[in-house]
Amino acid sequence: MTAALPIATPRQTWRWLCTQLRARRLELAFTVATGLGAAGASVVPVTALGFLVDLVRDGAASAALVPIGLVVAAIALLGGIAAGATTTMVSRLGERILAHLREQTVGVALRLPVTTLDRVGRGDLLARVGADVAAVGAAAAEVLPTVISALFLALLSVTAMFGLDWRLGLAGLAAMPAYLLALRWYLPRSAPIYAAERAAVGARSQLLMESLQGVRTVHAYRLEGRHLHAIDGASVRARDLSVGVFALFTRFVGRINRAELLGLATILIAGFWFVRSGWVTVGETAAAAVLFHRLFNPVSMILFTFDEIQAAGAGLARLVGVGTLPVTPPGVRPLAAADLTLRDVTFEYDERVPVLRGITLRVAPGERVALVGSTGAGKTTVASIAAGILRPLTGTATAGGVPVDQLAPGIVAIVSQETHVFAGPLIEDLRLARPAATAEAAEAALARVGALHWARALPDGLTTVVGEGGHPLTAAQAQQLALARLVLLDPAIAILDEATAEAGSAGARELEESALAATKGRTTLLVAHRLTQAAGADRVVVLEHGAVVEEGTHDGLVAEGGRYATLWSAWRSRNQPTPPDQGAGPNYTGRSGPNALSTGDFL
Ligand SMILES: Nc1ncnc2c1ncn2[C@@H]1O[C@H](COP(=O)(O)OP(=O)(O)OP(=O)(O)O)[C@@H](O)[C@H]1O
Repeated sequence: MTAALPIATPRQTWRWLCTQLRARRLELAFTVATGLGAAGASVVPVTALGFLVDLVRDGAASAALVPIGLVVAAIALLGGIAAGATTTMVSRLGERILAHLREQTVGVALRLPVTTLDRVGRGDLLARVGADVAAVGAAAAEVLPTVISALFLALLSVTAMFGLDWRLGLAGLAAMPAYLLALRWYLPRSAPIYAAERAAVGARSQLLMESLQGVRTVHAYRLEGRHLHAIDGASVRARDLSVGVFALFTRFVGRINRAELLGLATILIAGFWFVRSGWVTVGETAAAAVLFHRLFNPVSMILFTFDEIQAAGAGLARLVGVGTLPVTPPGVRPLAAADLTLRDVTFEYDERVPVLRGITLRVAPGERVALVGSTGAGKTTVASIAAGILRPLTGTATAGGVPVDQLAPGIVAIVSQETHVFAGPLIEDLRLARPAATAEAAEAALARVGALHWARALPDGLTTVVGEGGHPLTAAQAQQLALARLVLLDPAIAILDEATAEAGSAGARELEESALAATKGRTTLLVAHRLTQAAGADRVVVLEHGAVVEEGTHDGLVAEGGRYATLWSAWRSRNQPTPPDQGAGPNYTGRSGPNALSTGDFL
């Protein structure tokens, strides 16, 4: 069961937006100035029109009209330039703020503790940095410039109407209640339906993601039908909500049209009466009517883009919401001594289901300790806590007395079961561990783990593009690549939780040698998936049901005849020498795992 990612409240979203605008106040002031200039320039011709009507009505010579025409043309030209500048400025401002938001969201996502990510689900997060950023981006690039220009135009048009005559201004405002009523009807209905639509899209992404990630399991258990049914259901919900949004919007348009009719009719009827009473001229009334008619476009623009603004607002709240999640601050403390100690560590993924119960273990500097135990005993959890990826519920995980999650990067590194091959040249994949590493250093690291021969044999050698869409690597090769990264990073403490079983028996033996070479001289905690790994370690710790049940050297524990001795004899009888296989394992193009987000370096 996953909890939802938080959504920022309107107040939090506004505060965030205001902070962003304050940080760019010069740009904002310039944008407002050009916007007002453009709106003013487009109001002038209309008021000049009223003046022309009165001049013609009073029988002025046609030569008297020419200077007015020239002034109007010049102002229109300036207005055009100002309008273009405003559009560019607004969209640039919007894009910059959005770029900042995207970086902030991805930054937070990458620093989220693994447990948080597991809890909230990756699909929703992807929907936020994908669909929501797209919705906010479209609003910033297209809707926002239009709306800002429309707002300025509406403001200056109303001011100009009052400037012609306050009674005409008031007549124009008669439509205001109708507009407000339309908005009052629309907004409370649209906000939840837009939020529900975005949530439905997020839920559909989550389902698609889960089905694609677990595609092997889906095939294995023939769950295709059930998954398709669930995805169908989520798609239908998203579609129905989209149709509902459209139906609501159509009804809203009808209400806006009524408000426009009411406003124009009021100006014309009241204007007729005002002219007869001698309060205003025909020209002024004509100008007021044209000004009001010209408001149709900007007001409609503002109201009709409300849906997009609301969608963008909902998206913005979802993106800002990600920023409210607590992230793991990067550690900075140096290492005093390379010993690794877990003291009285307890842990649970789900409340009330204890996974680790008071684990205490110490790995001395340079010592190699193997963790063994049956499936689900808690080995990977111990390794993750030792690497600082998971935080103990109670108890401590320290290295040289410093909590492991407070150590500077590069001191503790973990090679996990789910090594990721990032798309790109193989050498760049290696350099993730040490970006400044020379080609020679990278080759030396590959040689140390016994991977140089196959890396050189790739179509383009070390520059071969590997990972998603690139040259496929076997599981064993991906693991060796991770071990070579470990060598390149050169951490004092190494945690190994590799999936040697995936590599076939010969491949597994080769990987064991690679791991031995990579961890030589380092304090090493090794999750032994094959007991030969334990046999080669300095010490063995046996874990069962989240507790340490035995501890000692391989020979000592075998001689004791306890739990480890039973595991060892069972392992021996299952793993009599077999003819060497190719050790190729399944094709491996990289799986995403929790390894993107860690305190200890994940290799
Ligand atoms: N992300 C998770 N969410 C909930 N429960 C989990 C999670 N990861 C592991 N567990 C549970 O915690 C317990 C210990 O798991 P862990 O992976 O640490 O065991 P393990 O000894 O490494 O097993 P294996 O040898 O199969 O890898 C298991 O019962 C497992 O189902």
